[in-house]
Amino acid sequence: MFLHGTSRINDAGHLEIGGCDVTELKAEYGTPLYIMDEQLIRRRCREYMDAFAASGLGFQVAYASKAFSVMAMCRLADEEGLSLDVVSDGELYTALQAGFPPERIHFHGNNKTPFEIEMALDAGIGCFVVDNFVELDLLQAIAASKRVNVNILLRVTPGVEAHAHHAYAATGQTDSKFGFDIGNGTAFEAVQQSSAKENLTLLGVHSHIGSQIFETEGFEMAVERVADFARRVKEELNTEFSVVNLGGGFGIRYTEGDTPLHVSEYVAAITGAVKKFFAGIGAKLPEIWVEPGRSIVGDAGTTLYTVGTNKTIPGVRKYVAVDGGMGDNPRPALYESKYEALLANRANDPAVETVSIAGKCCESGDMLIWDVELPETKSGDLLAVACTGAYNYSMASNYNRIARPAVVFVQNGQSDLVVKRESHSDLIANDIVPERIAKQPVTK
Ligand SMILES: Cc1ncc(COP(=O)(O)O)c(C=O)c1O
Ligand SMILES: N[C@@H](CCCC[NH3+])C(=O)O
Repeated sequence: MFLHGTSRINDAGHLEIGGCDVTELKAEYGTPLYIMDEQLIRRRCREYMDAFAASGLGFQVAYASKAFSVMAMCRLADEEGLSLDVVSDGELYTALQAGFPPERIHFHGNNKTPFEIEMALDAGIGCFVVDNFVELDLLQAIAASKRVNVNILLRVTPGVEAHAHHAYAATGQTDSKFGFDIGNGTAFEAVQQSSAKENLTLLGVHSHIGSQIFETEGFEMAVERVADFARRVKEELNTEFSVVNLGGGFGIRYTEGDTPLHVSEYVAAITGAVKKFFAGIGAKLPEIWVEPGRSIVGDAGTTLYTVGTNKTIPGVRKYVAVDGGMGDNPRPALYESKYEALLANRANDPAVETVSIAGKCCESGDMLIWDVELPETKSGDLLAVACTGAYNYSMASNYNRIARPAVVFVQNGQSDLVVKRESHSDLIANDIVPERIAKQPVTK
Protein backbone atom coordinates (compact mmCIF):
# COMPACT_ATOMS: atom_id res chain seq x y z
CA MET A 1 0.00 0.00 0.00
CA PHE A 2 1.26 3.45 -0.86
CA LEU A 3 1.95 5.43 2.32
CA HIS A 4 0.31 8.86 2.11
CA GLY A 5 1.15 11.94 4.20
CA THR A 6 2.54 11.12 7.64
CA SER A 7 1.80 7.39 7.34
CA ARG A 8 4.81 5.16 8.01
CA ILE A 9 5.70 1.72 9.32
CA ASN A 10 7.18 2.00 12.83
CA ASP A 11 9.81 -0.16 14.53
CA ALA A 12 7.14 -2.53 15.81
CA GLY A 13 6.09 -3.18 12.21
CA HIS A 14 2.81 -1.35 12.75
CA LEU A 15 1.24 1.29 10.58
CA GLU A 16 1.55 4.70 12.19
CA ILE A 17 -0.39 7.77 11.06
CA GLY A 18 0.16 11.24 12.49
CA GLY A 19 2.59 9.66 14.94
CA CYS A 20 -0.14 7.33 16.29
CA ASP A 21 0.31 3.56 16.19
CA VAL A 22 -2.87 2.11 14.73
CA THR A 23 -2.86 -0.82 17.17
CA GLU A 24 -3.17 1.76 19.96
CA LEU A 25 -5.92 3.60 18.06
CA LYS A 26 -7.78 0.31 17.80
CA ALA A 27 -7.39 -0.26 21.55
CA GLU A 28 -8.73 3.20 22.31
CA TYR A 29 -11.49 3.64 19.73
CA GLY A 30 -12.25 0.18 18.32
CA THR A 31 -12.80 -0.66 14.65
CA PRO A 32 -13.89 0.11 12.03
CA LEU A 33 -12.29 3.50 12.50
CA TYR A 34 -11.79 6.40 10.11
CA ILE A 35 -8.36 7.92 10.78
CA MET A 36 -7.74 11.38 9.30
CA ASP A 37 -4.18 12.69 8.91
CA GLU A 38 -4.67 16.31 9.99
CA GLN A 39 -1.28 17.48 8.79
CA LEU A 40 -1.97 16.17 5.29
CA ILE A 41 -5.37 17.90 5.15
CA ARG A 42 -3.76 21.18 6.16
CA ARG A 43 -1.00 20.66 3.60
CA ARG A 44 -3.57 20.21 0.83
CA CYS A 45 -5.46 23.35 1.91
CA ARG A 46 -2.23 25.34 1.84
CA GLU A 47 -1.22 23.95 -1.55
CA TYR A 48 -4.44 25.40 -3.01
CA MET A 49 -4.19 28.71 -1.19
CA ASP A 50 -0.51 29.20 -2.09
CA ALA A 51 -0.98 28.24 -5.74
CA PHE A 52 -3.84 30.69 -6.18
CA ALA A 53 -2.03 33.44 -4.31
CA ALA A 54 0.89 32.95 -6.71
CA SER A 55 -1.42 33.43 -9.72
CA GLY A 56 -2.10 37.04 -8.88
CA LEU A 57 -5.82 36.58 -9.53
CA GLY A 58 -8.55 37.22 -6.98
CA PHE A 59 -9.76 33.84 -5.67
CA GLN A 60 -11.66 31.75 -3.19
CA VAL A 61 -10.96 28.08 -2.48
CA ALA A 62 -14.22 26.61 -1.20
CA TYR A 63 -13.86 23.21 0.41
CA ALA A 64 -16.66 21.00 -0.98
CA SER A 65 -17.95 19.74 2.34
CA LYS A 66 -19.94 16.91 0.70
CA ALA A 67 -16.62 15.02 0.63
CA PHE A 68 -16.45 14.95 4.44
CA SER A 69 -18.83 17.15 6.38
CA VAL A 70 -18.16 17.24 10.10
CA MET A 71 -17.81 20.21 12.42
CA ALA A 72 -14.08 19.72 13.08
CA MET A 73 -13.39 19.75 9.35
CA CYS A 74 -15.41 22.95 8.88
CA ARG A 75 -13.36 24.61 11.62
CA LEU A 76 -10.13 23.42 10.07
CA ALA A 77 -11.16 24.74 6.64
CA ASP A 78 -11.99 28.10 8.22
CA GLU A 79 -8.65 28.22 10.05
CA GLU A 80 -6.87 27.59 6.76
CA GLY A 81 -8.74 30.47 5.14
CA LEU A 82 -10.92 28.38 2.83
CA SER A 83 -14.54 29.08 1.93
CA LEU A 84 -17.13 26.31 2.08
CA ASP A 85 -19.48 24.70 -0.42
CA VAL A 86 -22.62 23.18 1.08
CA VAL A 87 -25.35 21.35 -0.74
CA SER A 88 -28.08 20.76 1.84
CA ASP A 89 -29.58 22.17 5.01
CA GLY A 90 -27.66 19.47 6.91
CA GLU A 91 -24.28 20.54 5.55
CA LEU A 92 -25.22 24.18 6.14
CA TYR A 93 -26.27 23.42 9.71
CA THR A 94 -23.00 21.57 10.35
CA ALA A 95 -21.00 24.54 9.06
CA LEU A 96 -22.98 27.12 11.03
CA GLN A 97 -22.79 25.08 14.23
CA ALA A 98 -19.05 24.87 13.73
CA GLY A 99 -18.96 28.67 13.58
CA PHE A 100 -18.02 28.85 9.90
CA PRO A 101 -18.40 32.48 8.70
CA PRO A 102 -21.65 32.48 6.67
CA GLU A 103 -20.37 35.07 4.23
CA ARG A 104 -17.85 32.49 2.95
CA ILE A 105 -20.46 29.76 2.46
CA HIS A 106 -21.74 28.94 -1.03
CA PHE A 107 -24.97 26.98 -1.39
CA HIS A 108 -25.28 24.41 -4.17
CA GLY A 109 -27.88 21.92 -5.28
CA ASN A 110 -30.29 21.18 -8.09
CA ASN A 111 -33.37 21.11 -5.86
CA LYS A 112 -33.00 23.49 -2.96
CA THR A 113 -36.18 23.49 -0.93
CA PRO A 114 -37.93 26.67 0.25
CA PHE A 115 -36.86 25.67 3.77
CA GLU A 116 -33.21 25.45 2.74
CA ILE A 117 -33.35 28.78 0.92
CA GLU A 118 -34.91 30.49 3.93
CA MET A 119 -32.38 28.95 6.29
CA ALA A 120 -29.47 30.09 4.12
CA LEU A 121 -30.90 33.60 3.68
CA ASP A 122 -31.47 33.93 7.42
CA ALA A 123 -27.89 32.85 8.03
CA GLY A 124 -26.63 35.46 5.55
CA ILE A 125 -24.57 33.13 3.37
CA GLY A 126 -22.25 34.59 0.76
CA CYS A 127 -23.69 33.16 -2.41
CA PHE A 128 -26.22 30.80 -3.97
CA VAL A 129 -25.22 28.75 -6.97
CA VAL A 130 -28.51 28.77 -8.83
CA ASP A 131 -29.15 25.62 -10.80
CA ASN A 132 -32.40 26.14 -12.76
CA PHE A 133 -35.25 28.51 -13.64
CA VAL A 134 -37.57 27.25 -10.90
CA GLU A 135 -34.93 28.06 -8.30
CA LEU A 136 -34.31 31.48 -9.83
CA ASP A 137 -37.96 32.43 -9.33
CA LEU A 138 -38.17 30.83 -5.89
CA LEU A 139 -35.02 32.51 -4.62
CA GLN A 140 -36.18 35.91 -5.90
CA ALA A 141 -39.59 35.46 -4.26
CA ILE A 142 -38.19 34.39 -0.89
CA ALA A 143 -35.45 37.04 -0.90
CA ALA A 144 -38.05 39.71 -1.75
CA SER A 145 -40.35 38.53 1.04
CA LYS A 146 -37.45 38.88 3.48
CA ARG A 147 -36.33 42.17 1.92
CA VAL A 148 -32.78 40.95 1.45
CA ASN A 149 -30.40 40.95 -1.47
CA VAL A 150 -28.44 37.87 -2.34
CA ASN A 151 -25.40 37.13 -4.49
CA ILE A 152 -25.79 34.42 -7.08
CA LEU A 153 -23.75 32.44 -9.54
CA LEU A 154 -25.49 30.57 -12.34
CA ARG A 155 -24.44 26.97 -12.70
CA VAL A 156 -23.76 26.28 -16.36
CA THR A 157 -22.97 23.12 -18.25
CA PRO A 158 -20.23 24.00 -20.73
CA GLY A 159 -20.67 20.85 -22.83
CA VAL A 160 -17.40 19.27 -21.72
CA GLU A 161 -17.28 15.49 -21.37
CA ALA A 162 -14.78 15.08 -18.55
CA HIS A 163 -12.86 11.86 -17.93
CA ALA A 164 -14.33 11.28 -14.49
CA HIS A 165 -13.81 8.00 -12.64
CA HIS A 166 -17.38 6.91 -13.38
CA ALA A 167 -20.25 8.15 -15.55
CA TYR A 168 -22.11 9.10 -12.36
CA ALA A 169 -19.34 11.58 -11.55
CA ALA A 170 -19.39 13.47 -14.88
CA THR A 171 -21.44 16.67 -14.81
CA GLY A 172 -20.20 19.02 -17.53
CA GLN A 173 -22.08 17.43 -20.43
CA THR A 174 -25.34 18.73 -21.92
CA ASP A 175 -27.30 15.68 -20.73
CA SER A 176 -26.95 16.42 -17.02
CA LYS A 177 -29.48 17.09 -14.29
CA PHE A 178 -27.35 20.06 -13.21
CA GLY A 179 -27.27 23.60 -14.49
CA PHE A 180 -28.13 25.78 -17.47
CA ASP A 181 -26.71 24.62 -20.77
CA ILE A 182 -24.53 27.11 -22.62
CA GLY A 183 -24.91 25.35 -25.97
CA ASN A 184 -28.70 25.40 -26.18
CA GLY A 185 -29.12 28.99 -25.01
CA THR A 186 -30.66 28.37 -21.58
CA ALA A 187 -27.62 29.81 -19.81
CA PHE A 188 -28.01 33.05 -21.78
CA GLU A 189 -31.70 33.13 -20.95
CA ALA A 190 -30.83 32.61 -17.27
CA VAL A 191 -28.51 35.64 -17.31
CA GLN A 192 -31.31 37.73 -18.85
CA GLN A 193 -33.81 36.56 -16.26
CA SER A 194 -31.36 37.10 -13.37
CA SER A 195 -30.74 40.70 -14.40
CA ALA A 196 -34.46 41.36 -14.08
CA LYS A 197 -34.68 39.95 -10.55
CA GLU A 198 -34.46 42.84 -8.13
CA ASN A 199 -33.19 40.98 -5.10
CA LEU A 200 -30.55 38.94 -6.89
CA THR A 201 -27.05 40.16 -7.71
CA LEU A 202 -25.44 38.12 -10.45
CA LEU A 203 -21.72 37.67 -9.71
CA GLY A 204 -21.00 35.27 -12.52
CA VAL A 205 -21.12 31.62 -13.48
CA HIS A 206 -20.19 28.25 -12.08
CA SER A 207 -19.02 25.16 -13.96
CA HIS A 208 -18.17 21.79 -12.43
CA ILE A 209 -17.28 19.21 -15.06
CA GLY A 210 -16.90 16.11 -12.89
CA SER A 211 -14.82 14.36 -10.28
CA GLN A 212 -11.49 12.47 -10.01
CA ILE A 213 -10.08 14.05 -13.18
CA PHE A 214 -6.38 13.64 -13.92
CA GLU A 215 -5.79 15.86 -16.92
CA THR A 216 -6.13 19.63 -17.31
CA GLU A 217 -7.70 19.72 -20.79
CA GLY A 218 -11.28 19.44 -19.52
CA PHE A 219 -10.83 22.38 -17.17
CA GLU A 220 -9.13 24.48 -19.84
CA MET A 221 -11.89 23.70 -22.31
CA ALA A 222 -14.49 24.66 -19.71
CA VAL A 223 -12.71 27.98 -19.14
CA GLU A 224 -12.67 28.63 -22.89
CA ARG A 225 -16.41 27.92 -23.25
CA VAL A 226 -17.25 30.02 -20.21
CA ALA A 227 -15.08 32.86 -21.55
CA ASP A 228 -16.85 32.72 -24.92
CA PHE A 229 -20.12 32.86 -23.05
CA ALA A 230 -18.91 35.80 -20.94
CA ARG A 231 -17.94 37.67 -24.11
CA ARG A 232 -21.41 37.17 -25.61
CA VAL A 233 -23.11 38.22 -22.38
CA LYS A 234 -20.98 41.36 -22.23
CA GLU A 235 -21.58 42.26 -25.85
CA GLU A 236 -25.30 41.55 -25.97
CA LEU A 237 -26.44 42.25 -22.42
CA ASN A 238 -23.74 44.63 -21.22
CA THR A 239 -23.27 42.39 -18.16
CA GLU A 240 -19.84 41.43 -16.85
CA PHE A 241 -18.97 38.45 -14.69
CA SER A 242 -16.88 39.35 -11.66
CA VAL A 243 -16.61 35.71 -10.54
CA VAL A 244 -16.05 32.46 -12.40
CA ASN A 245 -16.29 29.31 -10.27
CA LEU A 246 -14.69 26.25 -11.85
CA GLY A 247 -15.90 23.68 -9.33
CA GLY A 248 -13.86 20.75 -8.06
CA GLY A 249 -12.91 17.42 -9.53
CA PHE A 250 -9.12 17.34 -9.12
CA GLY A 251 -7.98 13.74 -8.98
CA ILE A 252 -6.03 11.89 -6.30
CA ARG A 253 -4.04 8.67 -6.15
CA TYR A 254 -6.10 5.74 -4.88
CA THR A 255 -4.09 2.96 -6.49
CA GLU A 256 -0.96 2.50 -8.53
CA GLY A 257 -2.58 3.28 -11.87
CA ASP A 258 -3.82 6.71 -10.78
CA THR A 259 -1.76 9.62 -12.06
CA PRO A 260 -3.00 12.86 -10.50
CA LEU A 261 -1.20 16.14 -11.05
CA HIS A 262 0.13 18.21 -8.18
CA VAL A 263 -2.43 20.73 -6.92
CA SER A 264 -0.24 23.56 -8.21
CA GLU A 265 -0.38 22.11 -11.73
CA TYR A 266 -4.19 22.06 -11.79
CA VAL A 267 -4.28 25.60 -10.44
CA ALA A 268 -1.65 26.84 -12.90
CA ALA A 269 -3.62 25.33 -15.80
CA ILE A 270 -6.87 26.93 -14.68
CA THR A 271 -5.47 30.35 -13.89
CA GLY A 272 -3.41 30.28 -17.08
CA ALA A 273 -6.52 29.49 -19.11
CA VAL A 274 -8.45 32.29 -17.40
CA LYS A 275 -5.72 34.80 -18.21
CA LYS A 276 -5.61 33.58 -21.81
CA PHE A 277 -9.30 33.29 -22.62
CA PHE A 278 -10.65 36.19 -20.59
CA ALA A 279 -8.04 38.65 -21.83
CA GLY A 280 -9.77 41.53 -23.52
CA ILE A 281 -13.31 40.64 -22.44
CA GLY A 282 -13.80 42.90 -19.46
CA ALA A 283 -12.06 45.73 -17.73
CA LYS A 284 -10.52 43.25 -15.31
CA LEU A 285 -10.14 39.50 -14.98
CA PRO A 286 -12.80 37.73 -12.92
CA GLU A 287 -12.11 36.27 -9.51
CA ILE A 288 -11.58 32.52 -9.75
CA TRP A 289 -13.30 30.26 -7.25
CA VAL A 290 -12.82 26.51 -7.01
CA GLU A 291 -14.45 23.79 -4.92
CA PRO A 292 -12.08 20.91 -4.23
CA GLY A 293 -13.42 18.14 -2.02
CA ARG A 294 -11.69 14.83 -2.69
CA SER A 295 -8.27 16.42 -3.21
CA ILE A 296 -8.43 18.14 0.21
CA VAL A 297 -9.40 15.15 2.35
CA GLY A 298 -9.24 11.99 0.21
CA ASP A 299 -5.71 10.73 0.72
CA ALA A 300 -5.68 11.93 4.34
CA GLY A 301 -8.18 9.23 5.34
CA THR A 302 -7.46 5.60 6.24
CA THR A 303 -10.06 3.13 7.45
CA LEU A 304 -8.90 0.61 10.00
CA TYR A 305 -10.76 -2.71 10.17
CA THR A 306 -10.40 -5.88 12.20
CA VAL A 307 -10.17 -9.10 10.22
CA GLY A 308 -12.78 -11.70 11.17
CA THR A 309 -13.63 -14.77 9.13
CA ASN A 310 -12.26 -16.12 5.88
CA LYS A 311 -13.37 -18.58 3.26
CA THR A 312 -11.26 -20.35 0.66
CA ILE A 313 -12.88 -21.67 -2.49
CA PRO A 314 -10.23 -23.96 -3.98
CA GLY A 315 -9.23 -22.86 -7.45
CA VAL A 316 -11.42 -19.78 -7.21
CA ARG A 317 -10.42 -17.33 -4.47
CA LYS A 318 -10.02 -16.63 -0.77
CA TYR A 319 -12.38 -14.20 0.87
CA VAL A 320 -11.21 -12.36 3.99
CA ALA A 321 -13.99 -10.56 5.84
CA VAL A 322 -13.60 -7.38 7.89
CA ASP A 323 -15.87 -5.75 10.46
CA GLY A 324 -17.09 -3.02 8.10
CA GLY A 325 -17.80 -2.78 4.38
CA MET A 326 -20.28 -1.02 2.11
CA GLY A 327 -21.88 0.72 5.08
CA ASP A 328 -18.74 2.74 5.78
CA ASN A 329 -17.42 2.70 2.19
CA PRO A 330 -20.10 2.35 -0.50
CA ARG A 331 -17.78 3.47 -3.32
CA PRO A 332 -16.63 0.03 -4.55
CA ALA A 333 -20.26 -1.15 -4.73
CA LEU A 334 -21.47 2.09 -6.32
CA TYR A 335 -18.66 2.93 -8.75
CA GLU A 336 -16.44 -0.16 -8.70
CA SER A 337 -13.82 2.06 -7.06
CA LYS A 338 -10.43 0.54 -6.34
CA TYR A 339 -8.49 0.74 -3.09
CA GLU A 340 -5.17 -0.44 -1.65
CA ALA A 341 -4.77 -2.16 1.72
CA LEU A 342 -2.08 -3.10 4.23
CA LEU A 343 -1.97 -5.58 7.07
CA ALA A 344 -1.48 -2.83 9.61
CA ASN A 345 -0.29 -4.87 12.62
CA ARG A 346 2.28 -6.87 10.60
CA ALA A 347 3.12 -4.36 7.94
CA ASN A 348 6.62 -5.71 7.26
CA ASP A 349 5.51 -9.30 6.69
CA PRO A 350 5.91 -10.33 3.06
CA ALA A 351 2.81 -10.74 0.94
CA VAL A 352 2.17 -14.44 0.37
CA GLU A 353 -1.37 -14.68 -0.92
CA THR A 354 -3.93 -12.93 -3.07
CA VAL A 355 -7.21 -12.43 -1.24
CA SER A 356 -10.42 -10.47 -1.71
CA ILE A 357 -11.66 -8.25 1.11
CA ALA A 358 -15.34 -8.70 1.89
CA GLY A 359 -17.53 -6.58 4.10
CA LYS A 360 -20.05 -7.93 6.61
CA CYS A 361 -23.27 -6.78 4.95
CA CYS A 362 -25.84 -9.16 3.61
CA GLU A 363 -24.98 -8.36 -0.04
CA SER A 364 -22.71 -10.18 -2.48
CA GLY A 365 -21.66 -6.79 -3.81
CA ASP A 366 -20.31 -5.81 -0.42
CA MET A 367 -16.68 -6.20 -1.45
CA LEU A 368 -14.06 -3.60 -0.52
CA ILE A 369 -11.18 -4.92 -2.65
CA TRP A 370 -10.95 -7.70 -5.20
CA ASP A 371 -7.55 -9.40 -5.35
CA VAL A 372 -5.05 -7.77 -3.06
CA GLU A 373 -1.67 -9.27 -2.12
CA LEU A 374 -1.30 -9.67 1.64
CA PRO A 375 0.62 -11.67 4.23
CA GLU A 376 -1.40 -14.58 5.56
CA THR A 377 -4.21 -12.98 7.56
CA LYS A 378 -5.65 -14.25 10.84
CA SER A 379 -8.75 -13.29 12.80
CA GLY A 380 -7.89 -10.27 14.90
CA ASP A 381 -5.40 -8.81 12.41
CA LEU A 382 -5.82 -5.17 11.47
CA LEU A 383 -6.42 -4.17 7.89
CA ALA A 384 -5.89 -0.57 6.78
CA VAL A 385 -7.57 0.66 3.61
CA ALA A 386 -5.97 3.84 2.28
CA CYS A 387 -7.45 6.97 0.73
CA THR A 388 -10.87 6.80 2.36
CA GLY A 389 -11.06 10.42 3.53
CA ALA A 390 -13.49 11.59 0.85
CA TYR A 391 -17.00 10.28 0.20
CA ASN A 392 -16.71 7.50 2.78
CA TYR A 393 -17.91 8.86 6.12
CA SER A 394 -20.12 11.33 4.20
CA MET A 395 -21.73 8.55 2.15
CA ALA A 396 -21.91 5.97 4.95
CA SER A 397 -25.20 4.28 5.77
CA ASN A 398 -26.71 2.16 8.50
CA TYR A 399 -27.56 -0.70 6.17
CA ASN A 400 -28.15 -3.90 8.16
CA ARG A 401 -28.40 -1.57 11.15
CA ILE A 402 -24.67 -1.45 11.42
CA ALA A 403 -23.53 1.56 13.43
CA ARG A 404 -21.36 4.09 11.64
CA PRO A 405 -17.71 4.17 12.77
CA ALA A 406 -15.97 6.86 14.78
CA VAL A 407 -13.68 9.40 13.13
CA VAL A 408 -10.40 10.53 14.69
CA PHE A 409 -8.00 13.27 13.67
CA VAL A 410 -4.37 12.36 14.31
CA GLN A 411 -1.32 14.65 14.41
CA ASN A 412 2.01 14.75 16.23
CA GLY A 413 1.28 11.59 18.17
CA GLN A 414 -2.10 12.85 19.39
CA SER A 415 -5.50 11.52 18.44
CA ASP A 416 -8.73 13.48 18.84
CA LEU A 417 -12.17 12.03 18.41
CA VAL A 418 -14.16 14.21 15.98
CA VAL A 419 -17.15 11.90 15.50
CA LYS A 420 -18.24 9.36 18.10
CA ARG A 421 -19.02 5.81 17.07
CA GLU A 422 -22.77 5.35 16.78
CA SER A 423 -24.31 3.33 19.58
CA HIS A 424 -27.18 0.85 19.51
CA SER A 425 -29.39 3.47 21.08
CA ASP A 426 -28.43 5.94 18.31
CA LEU A 427 -29.66 3.36 15.82
CA ILE A 428 -33.16 3.27 17.28
CA ALA A 429 -33.23 6.87 18.48
CA ASN A 430 -35.78 7.92 15.85
CA ASP A 431 -37.83 4.72 15.83
CA ILE A 432 -41.39 4.86 17.10
CA VAL A 433 -43.64 1.88 17.70
CA PRO A 434 -47.17 3.31 17.41
CA GLU A 435 -49.37 2.43 20.36
CA ARG A 436 -51.83 0.78 17.99
CA ILE A 437 -49.15 -1.77 17.07
CA ALA A 438 -47.66 -2.02 20.55
CA LYS A 439 -51.05 -2.98 21.87
CA GLN A 440 -51.68 -5.85 19.44
CA PRO A 441 -51.81 -9.18 21.21
CA VAL A 442 -48.74 -11.30 20.50
CA THR A 443 -49.67 -14.06 18.08
CA LYS A 444 -48.46 -17.52 18.96
C1 LIG B 1 -20.71 21.25 -7.69
C2 LIG B 1 -19.59 20.47 -7.14
N1 LIG B 1 -18.54 21.11 -6.63
C3 LIG B 1 -17.49 20.45 -6.09
C4 LIG B 1 -17.47 19.07 -6.03
C5 LIG B 1 -16.29 18.41 -5.42
O1 LIG B 1 -15.66 17.57 -6.29
P1 LIG B 1 -14.34 16.81 -5.90
O2 LIG B 1 -14.57 16.13 -4.62
O3 LIG B 1 -14.12 15.87 -7.02
O4 LIG B 1 -13.26 17.84 -5.81
C6 LIG B 1 -18.54 18.35 -6.56
C7 LIG B 1 -18.54 16.87 -6.60
O5 LIG B 1 -18.20 16.27 -7.60
C8 LIG B 1 -19.64 19.07 -7.12
O6 LIG B 1 -20.69 18.41 -7.60
N1 LIG C 1 -19.44 10.85 -4.55
C1 LIG C 1 -18.60 10.63 -5.68
C2 LIG C 1 -18.32 11.74 -6.62
C3 LIG C 1 -19.40 12.73 -6.86
C4 LIG C 1 -19.22 13.86 -5.94
C5 LIG C 1 -20.17 14.96 -5.93
N2 LIG C 1 -20.58 15.57 -7.15
C6 LIG C 1 -17.42 9.76 -5.33
O1 LIG C 1 -17.40 9.19 -4.28
O2 LIG C 1 -16.50 9.61 -6.08
